Amino acid sequence: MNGKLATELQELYDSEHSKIILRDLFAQNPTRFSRFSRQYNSATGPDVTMLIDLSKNLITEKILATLLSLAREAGVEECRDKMFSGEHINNTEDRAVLHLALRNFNDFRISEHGVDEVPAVLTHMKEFSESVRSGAWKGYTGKTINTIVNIGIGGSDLGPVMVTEALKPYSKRDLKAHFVSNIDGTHIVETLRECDPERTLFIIASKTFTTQETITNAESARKWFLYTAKDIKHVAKHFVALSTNTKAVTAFGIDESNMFQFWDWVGGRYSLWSAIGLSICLVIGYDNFEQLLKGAHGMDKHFKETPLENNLPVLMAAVGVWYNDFYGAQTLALLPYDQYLHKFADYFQQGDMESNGKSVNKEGERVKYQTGPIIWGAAGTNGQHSFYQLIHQGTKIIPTDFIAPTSSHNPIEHSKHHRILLSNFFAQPEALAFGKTVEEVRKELGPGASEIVVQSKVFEGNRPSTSIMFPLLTPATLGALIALYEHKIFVQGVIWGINSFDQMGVELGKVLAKNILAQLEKPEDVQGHDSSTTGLIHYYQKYRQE
Ligand SMILES: O=P(O)(O)OC[C@H]1O[C@H](O)[C@H](O)[C@@H](O)[C@@H]1O
Repeated sequence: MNGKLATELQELYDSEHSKIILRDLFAQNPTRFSRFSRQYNSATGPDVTMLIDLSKNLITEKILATLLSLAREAGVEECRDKMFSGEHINNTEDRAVLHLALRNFNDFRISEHGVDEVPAVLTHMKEFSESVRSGAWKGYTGKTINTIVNIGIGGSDLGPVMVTEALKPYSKRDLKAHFVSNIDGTHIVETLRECDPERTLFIIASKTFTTQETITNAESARKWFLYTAKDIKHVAKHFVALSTNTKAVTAFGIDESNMFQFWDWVGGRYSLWSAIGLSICLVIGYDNFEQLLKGAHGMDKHFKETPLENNLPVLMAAVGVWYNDFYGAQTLALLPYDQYLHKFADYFQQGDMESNGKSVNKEGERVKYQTGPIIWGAAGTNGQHSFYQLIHQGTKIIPTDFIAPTSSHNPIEHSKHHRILLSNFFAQPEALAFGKTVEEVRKELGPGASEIVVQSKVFEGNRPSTSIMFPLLTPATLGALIALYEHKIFVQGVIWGINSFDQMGVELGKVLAKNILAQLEKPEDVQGHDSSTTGLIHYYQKYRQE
């Protein structure tokens, strides 16, 4: 973001932005859609196609070309190649970044410890998930498993939650899946109410196996289980672990043969492709899980081999940088018009904000520009009846990504629901881009209309959006879609010169909480805090009931 091209972009913004009016740009250029949209067709693995339309963004040919030059100047191609070759690009933790090795299927050559163990772990996941799904795996009283409970948080929760929701049409409907993440006892208690200890499998998902929430929830689950099962040896039939930490897993009492391994080069927020995906395998079956991996691999190949001008993650990243660093946009809204993707924004809240929420660059200097955006969103059409008002008429610029399948898994009423859903998916970006002028409002309301009402009904328009479409939300398509966003985040991190693969910002609160936990018993123990924190703890101590 330093350098000649950043300055050039700032000059372009200063001189051009008042002239970048989508109404005019579309009127002047009938080929704007074809110029600024791209069709993705997977070059390997299962067929995946996707249309990405960038034409309703506040860009011109010149701006896009300059943004791509900025990406090139920042070293996106070199950094990408370093990532794919296993260089330790996570510089603060001296680690490789190789989630793409989990979905590689012998295409790219990567030498890093553990990479050659990936197929064996996949085989373990396949065999285990098939035996649970088929009923061959029995609980301690000889009954089959009908419920799984994934206990994990952050990356060890959000990916499996999002994907199992997204691929529900492929799920084994008689296997219930729960996900417990919050340390709030309510989460595990309410979940266990729905479980039968004789038929429940607990999956303890934690890369480090030291995360306070996960270990506490896992211990409570084990206690609940043993209350009925009595004998500790029954734990082996009902608890498995997904982790990089063998020692801590065995110390917890889980047999090493019931542990599914992964490696330090898998970042938590990129771990759904690893053993952390076991709950996904159990829910949708191994073959579908493999399709998910292969769909992602197709996007990896596209990202690795396509020139920047047609490289989808790079194009999306470039457009995002334009809003983030020149228009001053603070957020990006992810708006999937597919109920199955209702956790997509939650998932990429971690994916993007934990990756690019940094203010120090890779050299350890404070950056002088904006980095990662705030990610939020909800499944359409629900958002239209709540927060879209602000996107349409508020004072802030909110770039949006609209995502939809052309066909629904549930085409009820001869696809009437889906047609209505899609009519909204088409209409919203159109309304955002082109708005409604004061003349149009006056004409609509007729003579004598109150000027206050007229002004209130004006839509300024010129609000940017990207639209992404694909035929159907299949496992392979979802894999490609997730990988598209992962690589977009990577590219933006490179442009901003930051390390997208550590998460030091989550540590301070954890340390303070540990200190406070030890002081909660007695008021006189509460030491070393500001008056606000002390006051809040004292209030708790006065009114708590245990
Ligand atoms: O998988 P775990 O080691 O339990 O970590 C779970 C999560 O907690 C950490 O605090 C990080 O912020 C996340 O990136 C991580 O996904």
